[in-house]
Amino acid sequence: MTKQNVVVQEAVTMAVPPAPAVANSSPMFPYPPPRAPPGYAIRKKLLKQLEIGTGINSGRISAWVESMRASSPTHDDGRTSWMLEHPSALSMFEEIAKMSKGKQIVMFLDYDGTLSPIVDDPECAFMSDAVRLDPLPTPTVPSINRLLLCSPPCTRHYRPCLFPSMREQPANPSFMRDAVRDVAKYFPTAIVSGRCRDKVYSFVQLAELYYAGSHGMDIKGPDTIRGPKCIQNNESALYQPASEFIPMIDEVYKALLKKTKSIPGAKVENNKFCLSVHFRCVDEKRWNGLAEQVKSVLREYPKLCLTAGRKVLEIRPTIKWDKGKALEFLLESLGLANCNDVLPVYIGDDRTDEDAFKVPPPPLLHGPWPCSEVTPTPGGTPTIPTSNRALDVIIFARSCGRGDKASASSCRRSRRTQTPPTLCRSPPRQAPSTVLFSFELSAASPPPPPPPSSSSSSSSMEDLSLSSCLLWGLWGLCPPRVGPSGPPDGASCGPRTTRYCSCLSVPFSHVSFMHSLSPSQERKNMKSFNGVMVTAGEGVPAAPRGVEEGKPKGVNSSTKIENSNVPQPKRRQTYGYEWGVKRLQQDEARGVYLYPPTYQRRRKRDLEKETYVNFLFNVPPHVSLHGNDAAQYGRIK
Ligand SMILES: O=P(O)(O)OC[C@H]1O[C@H](O[C@H]2O[C@H](CO)[C@@H](O)[C@H](O)[C@H]2O)[C@H](O)[C@@H](O)[C@@H]1O
Repeated sequence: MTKQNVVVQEAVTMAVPPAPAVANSSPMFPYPPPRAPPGYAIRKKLLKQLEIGTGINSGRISAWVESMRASSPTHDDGRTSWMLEHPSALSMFEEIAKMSKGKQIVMFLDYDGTLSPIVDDPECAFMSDAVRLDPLPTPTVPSINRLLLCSPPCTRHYRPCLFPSMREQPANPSFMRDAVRDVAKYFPTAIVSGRCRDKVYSFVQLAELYYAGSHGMDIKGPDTIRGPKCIQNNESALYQPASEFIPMIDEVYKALLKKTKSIPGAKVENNKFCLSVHFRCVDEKRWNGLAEQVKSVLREYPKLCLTAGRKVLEIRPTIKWDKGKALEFLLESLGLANCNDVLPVYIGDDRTDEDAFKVPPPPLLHGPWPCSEVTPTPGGTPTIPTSNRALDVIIFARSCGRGDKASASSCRRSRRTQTPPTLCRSPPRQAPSTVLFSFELSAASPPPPPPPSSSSSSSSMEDLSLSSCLLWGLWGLCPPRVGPSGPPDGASCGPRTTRYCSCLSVPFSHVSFMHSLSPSQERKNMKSFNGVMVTAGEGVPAAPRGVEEGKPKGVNSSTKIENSNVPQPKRRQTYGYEWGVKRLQQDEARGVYLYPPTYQRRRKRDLEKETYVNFLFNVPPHVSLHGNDAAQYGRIK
């Protein structure tokens, strides 16, 4: 862990409300818990509905409940295909290690569902030892084979082959903690949770981490940090942007306790700057009633708003602060904002984590399977394999830290010579310039392409590094081989080079992640490139064989275009990666087509069938992308 001299510019100490607690706990939780019907596919629609309303008064109760239900689908809903599309970060270990070389990784970890399994009783969400492996179906990517084939499926032992020290690592309650501790030795590491900070600290128990509790509204640095403005009594840095809400939150907490006490299984959790009303152990038939009660209390508090999570409604101040802001703030505080050599990595599983995924440019990592829920096991112990992806990433980061120790420590050394970082109130104006990458790679891909030719010249596509390829996506650039018409200007390849292209056909296996560009990049690219349509179905010229319209599925809301000036379709849908892979399997479709927005203006009638996303290519240099008809569709950046 980098020990930063974090100081407090403006710190506020407030009394912690007496013992943040889960109340109304019914002595017996119904088990198995109420199961939600498959609802993931409707999540987007519900989100849309919820976004229309600005507060509790404008949101329909049934929409809130449905949204919450959709956030908590049962274990099997789409999990297999999700796993297929999101193999372990470790499967790309070498590539990613290469990309992160010389960069300062900063780890951000969500708690519930990421480091801990989802359980009925929020008081018992201890750090996970359930490192259960999932049988990944037919991996075809060589590195995945290498990593996973020797892993017995569904074992409680960690996969044994990559790191000798982990060979046959037995299930161990502190395994996740050890892994996090180890990562924190090398990289600044923060836990970002909806929980009360004290509570999450009591679960994690690692003093060397940063903790951002209450959805980032309560940030504290490690106990060891010192600085001129640190709070005298504990010498810790503290930032609480919503401190004036504590009395109100406390009042609402009491009101909610009263209102909900007659509803069996209902629990209200005081997270200091926000509250959670738990539905998990409430009979689903009573969910609407409970939500009504919540709403009736909140009517009196227009300064509070409601969000839906995993079988939980969360009440928080309407201030513009969330996990994304906390991430930006921490980077700033660490003196790592606006640094090209910083690689923030965020792992989270819930909707509130999407705020962090949206920070431009997004720190990246997909979390573990986002929606798995309690899986009853024959022995009656609920175990949830949510954490294996998180652990993969942690292990990856740890290995990067070990492997690249020299560079990490030199990075730390150079940071020590800089102006001491400040834990200050204002969030950074500009996001750090981060190389984005994804840990996802479809296992259900076409056969791996041949290895790159060793005779490639330095100006050729083959010589571009993976990160350069990623930058094509990031900068909206096209590779030099853009099909029959080719780039009209014949410009040389590489990041920041203007390219001309119309649409690209990208093999599914290599479209690794879709996300928004940062506002500054968007501004820069606005006129010529802002968002790419992944289109499918009728009306699309030369649509890839087998590609049809699919149902939106499994796509993180970070796929939405933010701040876009591109006219948006009335009904915006996202066709997920999951859909793509499905079609790939069924119809041997070769990929998706990515279109610049100019295409949108041409084919208005197709708008409803098209999806607008920005994207990040994860295209190995030796994979050719095909574009067509540059003149027709205009210039991309
Ligand atoms: O941001 P997070 O760290 O993910 O916290 C979000 C909420 O997590 C907790 O609730 C969730 O986990 C519980 C324990 O597994 C589970 O019973 C509940 O249904 C989930 O919603 C926590 O209790 C909440 O206060 C957090 O807001």
